[in-house]
Amino acid sequence: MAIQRALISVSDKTNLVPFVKELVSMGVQVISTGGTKSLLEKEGLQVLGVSEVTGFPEIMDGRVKTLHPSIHGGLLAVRSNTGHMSQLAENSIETIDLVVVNLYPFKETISKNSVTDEEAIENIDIGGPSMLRAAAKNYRDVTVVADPEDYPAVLQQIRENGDVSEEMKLMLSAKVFRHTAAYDALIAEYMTNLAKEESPESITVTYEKQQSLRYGENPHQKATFYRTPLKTSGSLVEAKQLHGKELSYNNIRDADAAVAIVSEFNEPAAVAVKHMNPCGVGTGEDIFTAYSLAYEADPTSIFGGIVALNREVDYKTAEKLHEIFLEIIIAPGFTDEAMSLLSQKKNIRLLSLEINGKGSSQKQLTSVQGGLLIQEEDSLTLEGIDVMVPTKREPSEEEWKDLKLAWRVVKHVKSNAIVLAKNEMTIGIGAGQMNRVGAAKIAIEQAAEKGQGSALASDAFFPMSDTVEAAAKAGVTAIIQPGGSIRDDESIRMADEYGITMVFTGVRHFKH
Ligand SMILES: NC(=O)c1ncn([C@@H]2O[C@H](COP(=O)(O)O)[C@@H](O)[C@H]2O)c1NC=O
Repeated sequence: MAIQRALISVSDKTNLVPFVKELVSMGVQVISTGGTKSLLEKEGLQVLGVSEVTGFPEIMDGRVKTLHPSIHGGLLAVRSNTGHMSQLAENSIETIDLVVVNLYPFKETISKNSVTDEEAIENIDIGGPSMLRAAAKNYRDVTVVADPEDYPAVLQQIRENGDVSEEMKLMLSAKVFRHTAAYDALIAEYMTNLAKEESPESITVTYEKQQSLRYGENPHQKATFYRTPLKTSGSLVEAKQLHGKELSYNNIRDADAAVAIVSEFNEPAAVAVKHMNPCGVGTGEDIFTAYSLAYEADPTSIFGGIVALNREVDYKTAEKLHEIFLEIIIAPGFTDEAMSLLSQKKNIRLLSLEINGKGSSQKQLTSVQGGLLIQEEDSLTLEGIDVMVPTKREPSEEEWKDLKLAWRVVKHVKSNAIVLAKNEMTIGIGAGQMNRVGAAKIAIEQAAEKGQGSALASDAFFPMSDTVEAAAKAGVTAIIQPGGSIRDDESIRMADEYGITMVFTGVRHFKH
């Protein structure tokens, strides 16, 4: 059946006027709410006010305008149902064939810095979603458009056939239910936070498509990248790609890990990541020094890695980065000279991202088979905790520097994790081992003779004194670990025996 009557009520008026002009030129009668009607009339279009259809004024600052049987009857009547149609006739209700509605800007409103709860609540659209849902439920008879991007395709079909195909109506209906669900998910989250409920009986999360991916972790796995609808400054999703091929699934995860680690540092820092673990971290007075140390930390593993830096990349640093094959470089910026040098390589991806040094405070979602685990991010830093030194010897100033670097890094290494650091760089990283002393042995072996006088960080306590002993034999002089094992005494005694200083943080940084 041809489209004869359209109800148009939109907050986002992008591209609306030419769309409605063409509808009217094709003989479609337009019904509109206050603001939409004014705009269309200003453009010389003839529009019927919703109040004229309902016989009821728009009241309470627009809280009630389209919530009326004359509207919802016209949307929900099944045209092939004679009962429905005679009830419409009995109540002098006319059918509505096309609904063009977009909603009060709730997301945009809560994204503003100074938003009040009253303002947010006033931007919860009630009438709009009701119309969208009614039309989407009755999609066989009603075309529903919530996204201005769909105006051209809808117009084309009406132009060609007077109506929209059932296939497209179904597609638009599904899109509307996704849209209203996403809209409600944001509102639910906002109200849940307002009510300070930490573990509600159900949750609905919403994400927006960032990009299609060629494949997932492996080429036979399909994958897509979605982002949170709200801005999350300093997060990988905010990065701008300046050069190179599209990011892959593994690139995104590795780059995310690199950004998280480099965000731990306020001083110039560079981080190289392989398979979500850091392989080299360096800090220094300038970004060239920091990167040189991150490189030197493990010149073998960095090859094909992802490097994140927290300062603009200058030409000198770019020259060094350019010497080896890297998948991605992420930095707050690149000088023009650095950019033209690095972009000579076709395959390297260059990303700019303001690293804000604060880390993320988002909830962390991890899927398990048949479920979802939600936790806060591990945003605890050394500045936020009280440490104690149970050994006879206190760390020297130099040792403190190395301990802090090792501790900042170990938090981001897959458990069981051990990190050795010395002179502003990591010198050994043992990741993802099934026993702690095994992780220590890997880190120690990597450090080799550089281990003399180094600091060791452990993501969790030592169940036995064997790690302290292995560290002592490798030349480690300072250790930082959570403490809390029933055998802490043995580790402390072992440390004292070797003249090692040990710091207890009382905080565990498991990363499974
Ligand atoms: N209350 C209602 O009956 C109602 N009907 C439509 N709206 C919304 O009002 C907006 C358009 O208003 P206007 O045409 O006055 O600019 C649209 O975003 C639409 O979703 C309503 N507003 C909110 O609930």
